[in-house]
Formats: sequence, C-alpha cells, structure tokens
Amino acid sequence: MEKMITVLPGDGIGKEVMEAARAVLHVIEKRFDHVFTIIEKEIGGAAIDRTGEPLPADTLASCQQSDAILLGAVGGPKWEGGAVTPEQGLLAIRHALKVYANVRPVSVFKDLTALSPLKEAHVTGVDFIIVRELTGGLYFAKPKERRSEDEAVDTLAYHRQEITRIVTKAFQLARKRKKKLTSVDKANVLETSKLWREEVRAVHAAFPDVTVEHMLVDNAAMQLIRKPSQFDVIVTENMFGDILSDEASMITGSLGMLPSASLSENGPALYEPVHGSAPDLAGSNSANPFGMVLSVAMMLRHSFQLEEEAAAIELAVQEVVRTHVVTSDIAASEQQAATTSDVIEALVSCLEIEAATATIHEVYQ
Ligand SMILES: NC(=O)c1ccc[n+]([C@@H]2O[C@H](COP(=O)([O-])OP(=O)(O)OC[C@H]3O[C@@H](n4cnc5c(N)ncnc54)[C@H](O)[C@@H]3O)[C@@H](O)[C@H]2O)c1
Ligand SMILES: CC(C)[C@H](C(=O)O)[C@@H](O)C(=O)O
Ligand SMILES: [Mg+2]
Repeated sequence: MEKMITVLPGDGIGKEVMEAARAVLHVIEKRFDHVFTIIEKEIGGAAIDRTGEPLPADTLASCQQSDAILLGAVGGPKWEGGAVTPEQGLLAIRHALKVYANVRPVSVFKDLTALSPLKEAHVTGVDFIIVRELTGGLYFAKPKERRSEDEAVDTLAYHRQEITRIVTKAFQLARKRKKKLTSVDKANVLETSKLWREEVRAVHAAFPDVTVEHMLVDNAAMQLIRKPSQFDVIVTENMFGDILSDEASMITGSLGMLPSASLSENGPALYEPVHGSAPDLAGSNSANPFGMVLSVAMMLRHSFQLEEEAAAIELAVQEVVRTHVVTSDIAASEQQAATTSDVIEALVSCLEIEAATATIHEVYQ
C-alpha cells in the first residue's frame, strides 16, 4: 500500500514524540511492505518563528493532499501572550480540515493498573471513548471574542446540525461497542446544552438499540473518578470534552498515554496525542511517546484499514510496558525511568521481533 502522510511535529515534546511515530512507521513499512511517503511541515510556534503564521499555507496544502496527518503538539511560554499564538494554528487546521469529531479512547494497560492514581479494582475493565465535538462551541463561535479594558466575552454557540453530526457519530460508535451512550452537558443552565439534549433525543430514534443517559458535566467529572468502568461512549461538546479527557487520562496512569483521532466527513483525518507540548519536559528526553505511537495505530486502522499493522503497534506498546521500559510519568520510581529514546528503541526492537516470530510461525505452519 502507498500512502502520503504529513507529519507536523509542532513544538516542545511534540518534536520528541514525533520521532517515535516516525520510527514505528518505518518498521511497519518494512515489515508489511508498504510505502509511506512522509512530508514534514511546520505548525504552531515553529511556524510562527519562521513565517510569522501559526498555520502556513504550504502546511495546510500538504495536509489537504495527504491521506492522513500526524500532529505532535503546539505551544509554549515563548509564544504566550503574542499577537499570534501556536494554538491558533491548531484551531485553524482543525477548522480547515473540518475534523469535527475527536475520538479519544481511554483504556488501561493491565501492567499499569498498579500505577493508576485510582485503586486497581476501580480501573479494571476501563475501556471507554470520549467523542468530543471539535470545531464548534466556545472555541469557534463568531463573533469569537470581544475584549475591552475591563471586559472579555467568549460566545458559546452551537447549531443544531453541528450537534446532529457529532451525536450521530457517537451513536454509530456505541452501536459497534456496548450500545451505551452517555451524553454530557449542562442542560440545567446552558441553552446550548438544552439544544444538545433535544438533538440527542431526536437522533436516538434512529438507534433504538443503544441505551442513552444524560449526565451533567459536573457529575460526569466526579463519576469518572468514582466508577470509570460505567462508561462506554461519552459524547460531549468541545470544551467539556477537552477537560474531561485530560481528567480521564489519569485513570490510565498518565496524560502521555492517550491517543486521538480527529475525523471529518470525507477528508483526511488528523491523529494526535491528547497531551500538549509540555514545556516542563521539553528537551529532557523524558516525554512518554505512547500517546503519539497509539495515535499512529489509530491512523493505520481508521484511515488505511490496516488492522494487523495497528494491532502490531498496540501489542508492541503492551510488551514494552510489561517489560517496564517506561518514562518517569509511569515508572515505578525515578531511578527505574527510561528515556524517550530508550522507549523508542524498545518499541522498534519489539516490532521487529514480533515480525521475526511471525515469519518463524509461517514457516512452521
Ligand atoms: N494538542 C496540542 O497541541 C495541545 C494540547 C494541550 C496543550 N497544548 C499546549 O501545550 C502547552 C503546555 O500546556 P499544559 O502544560 O497545560 O499541558 P500539557 O499537556 O503540555 O502538559 C500537562 C502536564 O502533563 C505532562 N505531560 C504532558 N504530556 C506528557 C507526556 N507525553 N509524557 C509525560 N508527561 C506529559 C506535562 O509534563 C505537564 O506536567 C500550552 O501552550 C498549551 O496550549 C497543546
Ligand atoms: C491547545 C488547545 C487549544 C487544545 C484544545 O483545547 O483543543 C488542547 O488542549 C487539546 O486538547 O488538543
Ligand atoms: Mg486539551
């Protein structure tokens, strides 16, 4: 299979975890006989420094011509408070690619259950997906913001159609899983949430086999800690989804574990870890690359239908976790922490050994 992938390392640890994505893709290419043409482009602070723009035209053009896009992370103190910010580049690319559905799976690797801040019994069986609306709400409403000396205004707006398409996507996912959908809103206060609930009820008519519950966001934040295994698919608006997914990441042990896929109706999808550029870690070779690498697996599965290849990566992550080659965020102690480069090396050899095992297996069949 031949595919074109634009990679956008971005800033801070985005660059470091993208090395892991590239390394893993390289092994997959050799092992499964694919050709991945990788084009690297700038976004965020790196792009501002060179061009003055957080999303240069050539970056967007390359993304639009690609079969899929991988993004590391953007942002950092260097650009905070500037007239143009790296985060504007991220929002601009999501908007331009129309990736309205951000799918954030939360599952716990069994060898990490002891490290989750929650009790093991509580995290056992945790396997849910947050479906976050990504191109509407507070981040994008027009007029987006207004600022005078003493007042600032952000507008929270949703159109019925924006709700219908994200909720439909969530119902479709729920139908393929445990057929349980939790819609999270603040319908006791917000008009947008009242419209959201109305739409969830309307779309539900087409998915009678799926059970729906409505949960207020403050309760949902608590329930995620109290009993995370109660969830299967959660659907929610942009900002609630942003906050709940960072919270949910800690059930898995670290924010560095979570991958994501941002999907549009027809165009190329964007795959990125849930975490940011982690300025506190940048340059220290200690960022956890698993969220990025698992995002590569999501890309292979969803954009290219390469199930075996995606599973090979997930298996390699599981094996590397089992053998404790992990960064300090999930290591048993600082002394036992591996570097990002160590983890990449372990992932690569694991993927290569899996390939060797598969060959031997085939020979003896
Ligand atoms: N998708 C994105 O590009 C994205 C997402 C979130 C934040 N940001 C940006 O990143 C910058 C920093 O934001 P922040 O500090 O609030 O959030 P962050 O996600 O960068 O970091 C939050 C905390 O989690 C830790 N962490 C994050 N990723 C990790 C990893 N892979 N391995 C180990 N630990 C990890 C960090 O060290 C930090 O303590 C800001 O400019 C923000 O706007 C970008
Ligand atoms: C950097 C920021 C704009 C972004 C968001 O809120 O969408 C990030 O937190 C994320 O989760 O991808
Ligand atoms: Mg976030």
